[in-house]
Amino acid sequence: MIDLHIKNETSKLEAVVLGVANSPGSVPTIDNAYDPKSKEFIRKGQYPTEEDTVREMDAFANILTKYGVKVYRPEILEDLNQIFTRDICFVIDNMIVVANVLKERDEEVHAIDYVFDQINPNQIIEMPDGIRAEGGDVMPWNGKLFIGYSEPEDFNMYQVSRTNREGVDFLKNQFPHYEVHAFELVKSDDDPRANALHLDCCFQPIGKDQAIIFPGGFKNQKDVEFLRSYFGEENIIEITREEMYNMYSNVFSISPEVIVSEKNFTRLNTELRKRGFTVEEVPYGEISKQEGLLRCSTLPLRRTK
Ligand SMILES: NC(=O)NCCC[C@H](N)C(=O)O
Repeated sequence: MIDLHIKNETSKLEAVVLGVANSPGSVPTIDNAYDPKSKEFIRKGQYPTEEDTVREMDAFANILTKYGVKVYRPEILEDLNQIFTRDICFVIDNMIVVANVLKERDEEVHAIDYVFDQINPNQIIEMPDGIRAEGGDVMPWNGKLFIGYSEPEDFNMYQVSRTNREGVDFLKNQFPHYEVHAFELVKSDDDPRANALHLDCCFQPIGKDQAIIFPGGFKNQKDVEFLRSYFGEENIIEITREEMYNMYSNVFSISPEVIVSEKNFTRLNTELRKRGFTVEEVPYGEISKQEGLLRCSTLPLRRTK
């Protein structure tokens, strides 16, 4: 049986599901793509190939294994993009929530049925119909639960709005001991520089008490002010719009000390090292063209207690 335990984003990682890039099917049409950055690279004729994305995920898997993490991979389903495992489920405490995701992505979860078979059924929560939340929007942080979401005027308008008010309320009810902080995100189906696809595309806690943040990803600046005062100005690495577009906030913590990052994130990697972090660099530039990066590719099951 698999023990589940997630209280935050950074405690030492013990077990994780890492997506797979094999057999993604043909290049999507613009109409079949569901995020603006994929659309941009489809238009340019530069959508990433299976060969390149598999190579990038192998490099990431090698780092996780090097740190002794138990890595599960989804079964490969034919003609399906399965890189971004983060969104299909998420673990809070010792419970795994099966997310209600965008309908274009609802097949992905079946590829980890073999993982569910090793989890106590009492620890599995299914979300009722109409309640929507994707794992990229959900972050437990030592008693606080940060959630990115959209109110109806945006949720009903944008394909990139993936968590609704009902999703926030559902998580509040399921995890009543958490202090929930829900942040409305800025959305665009057409402009990847004006879109925070998930909370982890504009914000992520790192270390023990620090965070990476792109303030422009938050619809309400009072939320940015709350995060600034909660973490403290000196504990925040603020990134630019261009850096958000490159997915700087979507690095991945193996522990409070070790962060996996993209090899071309020069400014961020230098800043992280200056702050004492060990930075493990991987090539992930092709996968970033699908508007997701390292955190998006992982579904952490257990971090140390
Ligand atoms: N947590 C994340 O931000 N996941 C990235 C998902 C990217 C994928 N192209 C999507 O639009 O769902």
